[in-house]
Amino acid sequence: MALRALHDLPAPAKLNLFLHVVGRRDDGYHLLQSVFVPIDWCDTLHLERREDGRLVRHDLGTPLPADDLCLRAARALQAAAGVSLGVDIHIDKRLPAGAGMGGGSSDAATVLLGLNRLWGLHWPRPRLQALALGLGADVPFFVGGRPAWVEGIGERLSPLDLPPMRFAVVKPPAAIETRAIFGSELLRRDTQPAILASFLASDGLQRLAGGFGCNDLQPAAEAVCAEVGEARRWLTQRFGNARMTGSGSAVFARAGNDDASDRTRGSRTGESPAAAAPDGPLQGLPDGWTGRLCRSLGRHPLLDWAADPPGLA
Ligand SMILES: C[C@@](CO)(OP(=O)(O)O)[C@H](O)COP(=O)(O)OP(=O)(O)OC[C@H]1O[C@@H](n2ccc(N)nc2=O)[C@H](O)[C@@H]1O
Ligand SMILES: Nc1ncnc2c1ncn2[C@@H]1O[C@H](COP(=O)(O)OP(=O)(O)O)[C@@H](O)[C@H]1O
Repeated sequence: MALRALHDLPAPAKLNLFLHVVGRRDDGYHLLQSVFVPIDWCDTLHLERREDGRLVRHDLGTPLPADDLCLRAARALQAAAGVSLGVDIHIDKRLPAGAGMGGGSSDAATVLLGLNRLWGLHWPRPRLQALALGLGADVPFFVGGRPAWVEGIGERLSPLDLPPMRFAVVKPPAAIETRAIFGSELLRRDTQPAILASFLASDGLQRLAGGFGCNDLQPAAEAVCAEVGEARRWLTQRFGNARMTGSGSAVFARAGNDDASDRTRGSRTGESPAAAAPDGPLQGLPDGWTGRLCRSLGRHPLLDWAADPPGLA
């Protein structure tokens, strides 16, 4: 029997553990190297099938732009698949926008994965990812559904088996437009590319955990938005490390590994209360800031809603 609705679909945010700009394409897009990790700070979507072909969005929380990425994703898939069905998309927007956390891109990916199921399309993952790239450079990663080493403008993905990690993530009030940061004169675009195989062979995963690399977009973001530097200092004081994600303005710090010993560590060692705090909202943030203690996700909760070609699963 055909599905009528899919409820409580998560759209997780991502963090860029490092982000290097290694070149620029002729069309102006920048060539990146980065490790992207999904985290458990999410928007929630509900999809209800429509027989009349219309695509309608209903905002349950913070209002979104009229023709947002959810609608653009649904429209692109409807046209490419030649389906006459439509959808009501109900979205509870929880992720801060203009944060570098990929919220809009993740919403688009959740719509693609959800409609793949709701409309009974059974598209394989690479076909969805090719469509996703037309919606934004970050969208193929979320359709990919695993922590990944990311190259090109975001379309070349190599899944990584990372250990579970915890992060403190802080978003100051200011939002940053991605385009503005990539256009900055302060941006260095010539970081030496690493080779994934050599990186992994030389204890790369451990170097990642120890804070490998940097975010090349950070100096440009701190120059246009002082709050990025303030957030970095706030987190560094409490966790001893902090770095911007994507094009900002959110900043994150490693808050230990996600294992049982780590969850009790703070009380035993006298570590800062923030580092020992349970998951959920961070305490003591300046007015207007949002922040949470988050866990990395080893896989997107909807990963299985697109099939991998044999050999890639
Ligand atoms: C910087 C990153 C890193 O994860 O994340 P965010 O900060 O946006 O989350 C992404 O590469 C962003 O991806 P996304 O947000 O999907 O970007 P898009 O909508 O495709 O592009 C917005 C604009 O940014 C610039 N852009 C984007 C990606 C890229 N590799 N080079 C660019 O020069 C282009 O000017 C483009 O017009
Ligand atoms: N579903 C959506 N959620 C959030 N922002 C969206 C969405 N659709 C379109 N946008 C637009 O994309 C911009 C960037 O959004 P977002 O993906 O949250 O940030 P970032 O690219 O910094 O991670 C927003 O300012 C908004 O104008």
